[in-house]
Amino acid sequence: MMTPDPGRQTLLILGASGDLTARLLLPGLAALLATPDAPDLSLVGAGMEDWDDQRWRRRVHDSFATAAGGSARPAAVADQARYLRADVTQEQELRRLLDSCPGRVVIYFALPPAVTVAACAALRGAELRPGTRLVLEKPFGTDAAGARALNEMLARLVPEDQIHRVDHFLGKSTVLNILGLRFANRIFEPVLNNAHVAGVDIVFDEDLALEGRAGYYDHAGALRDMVQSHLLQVMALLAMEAPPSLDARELRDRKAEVLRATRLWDDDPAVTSRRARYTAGTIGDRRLPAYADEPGVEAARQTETLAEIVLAVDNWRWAGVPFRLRSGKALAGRRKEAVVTFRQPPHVPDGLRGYEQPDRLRIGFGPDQVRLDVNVNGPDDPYVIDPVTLSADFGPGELPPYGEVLRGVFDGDPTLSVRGDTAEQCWRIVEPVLTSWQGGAVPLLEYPAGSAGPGDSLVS
Ligand SMILES: NC(=O)C1=CN([C@@H]2O[C@H](COP(=O)(O)OP(=O)(O)OC[C@H]3O[C@@H](n4cnc5c(N)ncnc54)[C@H](OP(=O)(O)O)[C@@H]3O)[C@@H](O)[C@H]2O)C=CC1
Ligand SMILES: O=C1O[C@H](COP(=O)(O)O)[C@@H](O)[C@H](O)[C@H]1O
Repeated sequence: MMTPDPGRQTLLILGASGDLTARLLLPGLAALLATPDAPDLSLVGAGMEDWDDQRWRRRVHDSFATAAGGSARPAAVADQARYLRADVTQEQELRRLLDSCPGRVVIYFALPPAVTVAACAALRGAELRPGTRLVLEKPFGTDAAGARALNEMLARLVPEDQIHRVDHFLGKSTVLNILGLRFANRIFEPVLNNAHVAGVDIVFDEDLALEGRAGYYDHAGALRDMVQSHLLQVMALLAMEAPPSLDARELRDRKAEVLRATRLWDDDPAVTSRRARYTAGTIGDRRLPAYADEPGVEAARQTETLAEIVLAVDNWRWAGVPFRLRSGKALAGRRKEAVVTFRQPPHVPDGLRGYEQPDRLRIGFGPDQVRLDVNVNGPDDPYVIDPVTLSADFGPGELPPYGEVLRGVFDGDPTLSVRGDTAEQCWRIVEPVLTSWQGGAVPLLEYPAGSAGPGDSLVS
């Protein structure tokens, strides 16, 4: 077995021709490579497409161009990138790939979840070099049992600290800024509890539709694609107790703790979950077909493109406060934010008129900003309440989300990756909903693409 040169790493991307690789992973890598402390890296792409090095290098250059700035380093890595055609579910082909990778190997599974599982199973026969890191995309498995089995399989391959379960929302600067907002001042944290909060909404409405991703998305749907993964991670950061440090163990322990306390509100999916699918419509100047008519979609699978669930957190801080999570595709507008809605003040003094809407703290995930809608006296009649909005921009952060998570991977820092037990907890939380939807207990509603989604949303 080759002993890795500790300074040299190869990023081996399985699924090199895919959407994730082109649109997010390679631009994130370019941004990271353009930083002064970038790792010494070789890049190898692998996939089923009959590409050669030149074709792959063009793909890498194109994707890098969207993010590399003026730095020469990403271009140098792209010039040396190599491509190997391989079915990554075959042990022999994986061996061939690994043999061609110099130094420490970081294997990135940019693959549909079921192919990732098959590739991990095949890796059991291919001897992994010491220090090999495995990077897995969300959704991690396709259900709780699958996630557990995948965790067991991975544990036989490498130690847990060499497994990075990527959730790129954890690399979004605003998501990380939740930590500073909550724990670096005395303003918000004292009121983030059931004495003061009426409810929390975490919403990720996209105007993007399927975008040619039927091969993956039609097997996933909005609940698995967004809610079970990204939105639960955001919720964990919003609801967890204060960690003593941002050390990986402390942070991940706090997230795991609050997710263990989380369950479906009233334990009744028929009342506290909703699913829907878009029909034909128009977004801006784009005419979209119905989801069911998109190429590659099997309509009978009844995959939802919009999901909503309401959760309860069974602990002292949050008992009685609903957490409403929603994500949908092909919607009229983008709404990407977490909103904390506060209870009414215990008593607004008689004579102060016009309290109409509650105070709200809004954390925007694009644009990256924080806003506080707060009731105060108005500019005119001082006895009439007028809400004002205090706002601040967070800015986009030093690196894009994939640059941030890749930095953690290359540095061997698991802070921004999802721990195995947490991945299983996230499935446990949504499992009653999946079961109920499969059994047909919750109707699949419809909404025209370009609309606000079906009426009577569970979120506010
Ligand atoms: N796209 C996105 O916006 C995001 C995606 N993700 C995650 O990334 C993962 C991949 O998604 P995405 O890139 O969209 O999916 P795609 O379908 O676009 O890409 C999957 C890639 O895997 C390749 N592949 C499939 N089977 C094999 C095989 N047996 N051997 C080798 N290569 C294979 C495909 O090649 P071929 O096409 O030739 O079959 C394709 O290049 C998913 O888990 C998704 O959740 C996460 C965040 C965002
Ligand atoms: O993981 C995913 O995220 C994107 C949304 O994230 P963004 O950072 O690109 O806004 C979503 O469109 C996609 O369906 C999902 O797989």
